[in-house]
Amino acid sequence: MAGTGVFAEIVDGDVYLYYTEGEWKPSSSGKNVPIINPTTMKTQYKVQACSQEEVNKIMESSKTAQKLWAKTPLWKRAELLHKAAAILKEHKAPIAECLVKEIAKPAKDAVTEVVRSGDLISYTAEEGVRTLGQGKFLVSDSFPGNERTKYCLTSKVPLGVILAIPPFNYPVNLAVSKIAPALIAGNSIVLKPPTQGAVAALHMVHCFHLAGFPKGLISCVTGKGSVIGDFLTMHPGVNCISFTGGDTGVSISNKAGMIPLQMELGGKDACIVLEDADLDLVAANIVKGGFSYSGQRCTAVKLVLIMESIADAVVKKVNAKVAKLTVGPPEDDCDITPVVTESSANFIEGLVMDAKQKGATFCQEYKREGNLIWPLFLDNVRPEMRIAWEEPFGPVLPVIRIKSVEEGIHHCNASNFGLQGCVFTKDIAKAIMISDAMESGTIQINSAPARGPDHFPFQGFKDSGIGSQGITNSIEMMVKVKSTVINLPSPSYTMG
Ligand SMILES: NC(=O)C1=CN([C@@H]2O[C@H](COP(=O)(O)OP(=O)(O)OC[C@H]3O[C@@H](n4cnc5c(N)ncnc54)[C@H](OP(=O)(O)O)[C@@H]3O)[C@@H](O)[C@H]2O)C=CC1
Ligand SMILES: O=C(O)[C@H](O)COP(=O)(O)O
Repeated sequence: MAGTGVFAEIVDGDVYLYYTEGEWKPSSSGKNVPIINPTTMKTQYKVQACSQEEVNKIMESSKTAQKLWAKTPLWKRAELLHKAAAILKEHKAPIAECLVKEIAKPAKDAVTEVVRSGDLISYTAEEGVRTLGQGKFLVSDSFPGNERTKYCLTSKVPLGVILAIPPFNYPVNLAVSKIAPALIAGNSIVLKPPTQGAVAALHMVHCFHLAGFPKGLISCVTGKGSVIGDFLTMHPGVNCISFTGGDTGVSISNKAGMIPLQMELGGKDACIVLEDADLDLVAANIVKGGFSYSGQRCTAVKLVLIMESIADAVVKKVNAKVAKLTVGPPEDDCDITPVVTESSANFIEGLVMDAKQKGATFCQEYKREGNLIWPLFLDNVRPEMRIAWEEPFGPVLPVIRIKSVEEGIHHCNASNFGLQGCVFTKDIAKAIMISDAMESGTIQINSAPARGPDHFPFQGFKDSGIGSQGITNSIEMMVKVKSTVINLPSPSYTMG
């Protein structure tokens, strides 16, 4: 059970503690932040509202701990990460319980998130040992005018203190996807978890604590992003920010100083369906891609663009599947569960009402109880409707009927987002042409968008992000290249 057994020390009474210098502490602010259960709409947990002074102290201890960690052998760093992964998986049940209560993630998916996170940590440890164990050796005489008098040795060195800010929808997985690469690369980490999902993240951090990482290397600051966020992201002690979330990422980018940024932001992932597609495959992917975790995935299918001639058939198949989705509490492992907050539900409702007023065809009746919104497929959506462009982050999926592939590509490229997209056709050559034309970070051919497997590159174009994630790319992003040049008194050629 959450907050009991090995996790008993992370909570004091009914308020969870924050993590600093290897210890769980209450904030001197004396204030806490309630976490509202999306299903009951009542306070489920409370976390500390950390103060600016506490952040200052954390930044200092992070810096000190990082200097020592950078001198820890790679194999040793990897060993500790493997240990943390095993502990995390061992305690998947209480962590999954938090995900169910804090973010209404269906019970099975909650367990999957924790197990996937353990696997991600282990893979990162392996990958880091390989990639960081190699550098480059260059000789000077390949550049005009030079003799071979200079040997250049390059290696990868840590950036320093990494600030990790994940979103509510994967508070464990999108936290470890930042923490593990940072640590294997010799950095320290300051985690600011999302408020909804903070308690799951605190449990995850305790697994790293139990694995025996040095004091101060990992810190976890809780508090509302709107209160503590700017202070954290603009803190001079931060050497890199890895952020996943919404528009907040754009304002962080505008304010951050000269430090590397990794940003994974929103998306309006489109699904283009051509006439020759396997329509059963299409329907299965639209429903899974559009409605899993109630559409609260950045990679969810958020717009379907179907060629007019097959649109009726696809809509019919999708509706038949939507009718079978179970709707209810996450504890019952329903397909559709309450969305994360009331304001999120209100936002989604606003998009639905706008579409209704402007004449979209409702394939199902719109139904909402509290934060629970029944799945809704909206046909005959037109570009003047907000839902054609905005991201509902909920179980509402619009369809635009198109007359040509070019019309579909044009719509995708007119979006300010460019995270992922997908195209369904049996003509692979055509699919590749469409992929090339779409201005998005990843295009899936004959499958719905997805981030995983977690070692694949994952990136957004335009307002969907900066840089690339995925295990290997994240490790590379969290190091800088250092060169040492050996200057020889006379040219030296091997086997001359
Ligand atoms: N591309 C991707 O990989 C993903 C993108 N997203 C996008 O994120 C959005 C939904 O997620 P959501 O969690 O609500 O996103 P938000 O951008 O609201 O929050 C993300 C994180 O930022 C924190 N935060 C809020 N304000 C600030 C601030 N001023 N400075 C620093 N940090 C801050 C939040 O903390 P707090 O919770 O305390 O407010 C949270 O930890 C959607 O738009 C979705 O598309 C989501 C998942 C993945
Ligand atoms: O934040 C998100 O929503 C994820 O990065 C998407 O991950 P998924 O494709 O594995 O659900």
